[in-house]
Amino acid sequence: MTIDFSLYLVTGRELLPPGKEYLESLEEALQGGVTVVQIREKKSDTLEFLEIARESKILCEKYKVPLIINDRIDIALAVQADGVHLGQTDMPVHIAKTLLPAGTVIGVSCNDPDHVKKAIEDEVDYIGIGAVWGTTTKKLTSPVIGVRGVGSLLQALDGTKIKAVAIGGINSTNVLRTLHGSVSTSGHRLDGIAVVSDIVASSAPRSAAKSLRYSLDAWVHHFNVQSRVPQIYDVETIKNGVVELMRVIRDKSPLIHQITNVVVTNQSANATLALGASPIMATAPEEMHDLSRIPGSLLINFGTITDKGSMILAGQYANEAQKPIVFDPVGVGATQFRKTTASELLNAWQASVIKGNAGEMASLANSNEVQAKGVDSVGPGFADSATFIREIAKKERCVAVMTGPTDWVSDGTIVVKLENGHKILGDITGSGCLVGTCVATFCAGASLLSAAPETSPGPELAKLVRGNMLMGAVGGVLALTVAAECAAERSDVHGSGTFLPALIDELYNLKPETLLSRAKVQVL
Ligand SMILES: Cc1ncc(COP(=O)(O)OP(=O)(O)O)c(N)n1
Ligand SMILES: Cc1nc(C(=O)O)sc1CCOP(=O)(O)O
Ligand SMILES: [Mg+2]
Repeated sequence: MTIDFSLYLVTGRELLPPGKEYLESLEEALQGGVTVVQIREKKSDTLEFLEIARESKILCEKYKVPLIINDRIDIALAVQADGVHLGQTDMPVHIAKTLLPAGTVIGVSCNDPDHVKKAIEDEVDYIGIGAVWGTTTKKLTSPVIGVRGVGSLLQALDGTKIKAVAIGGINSTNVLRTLHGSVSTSGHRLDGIAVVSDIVASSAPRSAAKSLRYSLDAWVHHFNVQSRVPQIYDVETIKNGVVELMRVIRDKSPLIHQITNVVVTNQSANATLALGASPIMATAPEEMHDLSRIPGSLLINFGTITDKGSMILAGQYANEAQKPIVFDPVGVGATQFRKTTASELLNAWQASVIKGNAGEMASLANSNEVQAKGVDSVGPGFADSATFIREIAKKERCVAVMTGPTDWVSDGTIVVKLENGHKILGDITGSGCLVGTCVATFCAGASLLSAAPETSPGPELAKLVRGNMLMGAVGGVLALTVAAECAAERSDVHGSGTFLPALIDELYNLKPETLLSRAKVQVL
């Protein structure tokens, strides 16, 4: 039996709103586009469960939707259900198979790689991966795995025909994040989402189902469209693209919303102004939505994590508004709290660019090759930085920037190696944070170029740079590091105290010809 797992309803009579009959709600959900129904009765006696299953089967047959029974093999046999769903503490699959007719669909719950490995050995038909988000519908016995955790479990299914649905706290506000964020490095995607309360607890289950259906259909289309024509990058094109971004930034002065740390707020705002953009360092949750609707970009720098709620909100609104998000997980390797917070943020929204030093990026990738000490990276760095930066970009499904004596940028396919800068950058506080600010500014330029009139020199260049976060990241790194070289060479710079104002000056006075002549760029 070929099943469409895309919108998998799991019932829960205890959640029905007052006055909503079970069968009425189920039929509305089926009319709204539910494609699989699982009867989950955790508190019913056998006879009641049997009656519910029988009545549900009649409805599901009317809408030609398969019926799955949760936990209970006997009930499934009694109503000739299409399948059963078994958890890690339910009847083992190999025993269930001896009791069920051949061809019965069998699904199992998975929330760690060993579960998936066993499901493959047992040759199940699908797995339910959860819980992705927090939920009160079921008492969880394992930590929430988050959307990025789903992707790593999906990867284990590569090469099998086993389908996968995500479950746990999925609703219309996070369904797109769930679908987009749950893709594995290898590109393995979910086959659907399983939902209880977003539909069952609704007084309008048909529209609740339709809303989820709409997002699912939009998502499938997104994946089915012809993937972007592979970009051809050469050094001159990259440099000219960065110059084009410098023009757009000064022309459009995008709003760069920066939730950043108290140490660098002032210098980050001044660097933004120096580039020609408009900074706002707002942190109140009440203003996150309004700010997300103003063209520009968002920088989340969690050097001092005091506004986590605003960081989550701002990122979710920026995703909705399709605005670039640059994430700077400052000192992410320093404490478990920072690692957990970074994971929470990246589960909540999709970053466009993640930027960090080698120690921070190693921590995000759970690599021990490079150690972090506080906010600094210690040791010689990665033996193969190009491969590392490409892989973390693929894993996080965004552009990755790794700063250091050499700066590395990748979109998961190409790698750009940048060798500008000056060691005095290490003598001022927040030079890495300034890179994040410049990257966010150039990413805003790239996003605005898509709205800019076709005045750009060479439509081919505009087509490459338009909405291109790799170009934004390279531009931001180059602007800061080339300006740093110019500042360090000035006769009025005698140490870190005179270097910082000179750096802002050089950003302010950065000319295309300076960047074109100085930029040391390699495309790998
Ligand atoms: C699609 C889907 N995924 C997971 C579950 C959870 O099943 P289980 O772990 O057996 O827990 P209970 O649902 O029995 O409480 C599911 N039911 N459906
Ligand atoms: C039934 C179930 N199984 C889960 C798992 O993680 O295996 S979470 C869950 C409840 C999902 O309900 P809601 O959509 O209301 O959050
Ligand atoms: Mg169970």
